[in-house]
Amino acid sequence: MEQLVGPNYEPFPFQAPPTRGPDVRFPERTLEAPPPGLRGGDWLSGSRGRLVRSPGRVRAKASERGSRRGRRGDGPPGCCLCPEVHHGALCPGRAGRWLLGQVCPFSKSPGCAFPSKHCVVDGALRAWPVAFPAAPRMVQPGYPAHRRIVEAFGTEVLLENGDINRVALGDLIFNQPDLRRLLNTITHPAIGKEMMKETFKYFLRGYRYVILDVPLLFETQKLLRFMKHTVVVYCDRDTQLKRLMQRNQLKLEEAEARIGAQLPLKEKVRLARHVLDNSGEWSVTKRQVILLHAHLESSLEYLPLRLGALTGLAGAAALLYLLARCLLPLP
Ligand SMILES: CC(C)(COP(=O)(O)OP(=O)(O)OC[C@H]1O[C@@H](n2cnc3c(N)ncnc32)[C@H](O)[C@@H]1O)[C@@H](O)C(=O)NCCC(=O)NCCS
Ligand SMILES: Nc1ncnc2c1ncn2[C@@H]1O[C@H](COP(=O)(O)OP(=O)(O)OP(=O)(O)O)[C@@H](O)[C@H]1O
Repeated sequence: MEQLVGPNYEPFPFQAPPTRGPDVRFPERTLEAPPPGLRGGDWLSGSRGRLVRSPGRVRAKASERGSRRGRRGDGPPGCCLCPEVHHGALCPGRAGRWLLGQVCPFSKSPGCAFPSKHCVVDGALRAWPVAFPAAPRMVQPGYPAHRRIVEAFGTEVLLENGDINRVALGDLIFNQPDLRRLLNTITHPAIGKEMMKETFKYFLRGYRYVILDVPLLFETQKLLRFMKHTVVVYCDRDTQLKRLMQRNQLKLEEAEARIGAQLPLKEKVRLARHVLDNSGEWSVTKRQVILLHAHLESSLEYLPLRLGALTGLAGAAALLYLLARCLLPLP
């Protein structure tokens, strides 16, 4: 296997394991069931609604939990994104939002996998956030980006029901760099804005970090300066090609064109702060995710921003109070 090294690469394992939750040194031991006294539902986050951080802290509303995870406390926890139970298996194609606090983008090449999407953490991680995939939503009918895509590429890139014909648009943009750039100029501002909005919402709700799924993070560099941690999900090229061809039903050339539309993965590995190697079994990836999560959860990097925001808020409130006292007549 290729060696994952680079100037910014921080090898696993990270720091000391957290004092609560699963033992990150032996994650397998805690995957099967929550510890005594904890019910399945307490371990997982939902794709909508509030996310569960840990027992006794932020809990999802019971109604939200029930609607997505099946019966609560029923043996092992359900998948974080659907009511089924996955023991390290895949949760195909479902994605939701990620918990937030400090921004931590994931970048990966096509087919390398964004672990949350597949519930790598199924029940082992209590605070693992859920990815926020802004892109597919932003190109749905009714959104400005959809209208601009039709203006730029014509109605040939539409299906009968008005949705974007992904195959047709993909054929165009992955074979013609100019058209790809055109599409990027249409979609990226809208996607970026939506991501920032979501991030801010979670910041206000007190989450410690946010994970953004940004395929072109290093290529565009636009978001990099806001990011404290960058994570690349890696897999070797053969596996990547195989998975992508299988998932999208692509021919070899088509898959290669998609991979070629981004920076080489080795280059991304060099630029990233953390690397998750997903070349092998899910269980191996899962272990890495748990370690990374433990590292981020125990970090205090979110504090300065949080304290700054609180100080600003307190200052503004004091100013308002003083103004009100000066301007309003005393009783
Ligand atoms: C171009 C579209 C129709 C292709 O759809 P399709 O189902 O064939 O492929 P899929 O979405 O699974 O993407 C395959 C791979 O290509 C990558 N990719 C998608 N768009 C781009 C792009 N503009 N540049 C480089 N890579 C891209 C994806 O990250 C993914 O890894 C679709 O990706 C799309 O609607 N893109 C526009 C939204 C967008 O800009 N997405 C985010 C890229 S940053
Ligand atoms: N460790 C793994 N073991 C088996 N299959 C995997 C593994 N990781 C990913 N896959 C499969 O590879 C395919 C690509 O994964 P996924 O869709 O998560 O990639 P991605 O990089 O998020 O995709 P995108 O191209 O949309 O950016 C999926 O079909 C997934 O099931």
